[in-house]
Amino acid sequence: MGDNALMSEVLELLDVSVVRDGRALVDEVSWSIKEGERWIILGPNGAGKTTLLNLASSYLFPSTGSARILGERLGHVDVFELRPRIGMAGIAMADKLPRNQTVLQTVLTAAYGMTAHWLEDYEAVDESRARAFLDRLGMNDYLNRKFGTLSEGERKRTLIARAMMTDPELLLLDEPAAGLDLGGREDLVRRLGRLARDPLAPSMIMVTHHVEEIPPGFTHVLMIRQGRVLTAGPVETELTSRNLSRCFGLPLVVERNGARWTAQGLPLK
Ligand SMILES: Nc1ncnc2c1ncn2[C@@H]1O[C@H](COP(=O)(O)OP(=O)(O)OP(=O)(O)O)[C@@H](O)[C@H]1O
Repeated sequence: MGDNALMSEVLELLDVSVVRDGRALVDEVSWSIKEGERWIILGPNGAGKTTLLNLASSYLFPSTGSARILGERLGHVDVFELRPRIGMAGIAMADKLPRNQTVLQTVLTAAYGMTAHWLEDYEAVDESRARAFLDRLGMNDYLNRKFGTLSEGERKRTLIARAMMTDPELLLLDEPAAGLDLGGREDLVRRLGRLARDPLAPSMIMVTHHVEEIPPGFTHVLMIRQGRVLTAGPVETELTSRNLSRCFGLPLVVERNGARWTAQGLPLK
């Protein structure tokens, strides 16, 4: 059986630990994602959420255990062939992008696996794709704006368009709504909800601190605390007051409102 035989598994972590300075940042995590699933990772600060995304993007290797991404086992595959199949939109990427490049250039360079170097001969088809992704994310009026002059919300929407450019099979979103105002958050959640419900869109994993940011159409949730998975499964069954309270370490009440979620702490006695 070749590595590609397991293609319907988008991600499979088996007893994965990542150890730094004698401490497990993620601790014996087993987690499997199938094609078409849209996952939320929830957990408090320092829980290991970004470490999980870094594993899923092949930028980090397990210290022990095994990780398979898009059918390929980490350590047995050339990561430079694997990485273009994975789109990553996170603030760490924003720091690598030139501030004086336009929004359109910032998205277009992704098609060539680059962060900078504007070439004169980008193909028209790539430019029209970049424009279409920016349009879907409401960035039409900003195509010629310098990336470095964008607000946080505009920058995040640009990074998502950029991550879509390579037509990834797996899209990773690291706190896409963090720092946005109410309108910006709601606008982004709606756009991500539309993407999540698009059957042609890639499998997705989104890290967030807030259940209010879970876009409609996300199907599964993983909760992590101190490097250990508390629960992983369908949103309907796992996103409960009990699980969320255990995850964040205080009594919380989760409510579902249509396709959206809210959570609040119980008042102090
Ligand atoms: N290279 C490293 N060496 C040592 N410790 C690290 C390293 N990278 C991360 N950590 C620690 O590992 C833990 C998990 O980090 P991670 O960034 O995955 O958490 P997180 O859940 O994404 O947190 P946040 O919500 O604050 O972004 C944290 O305590 C962090 O300080």
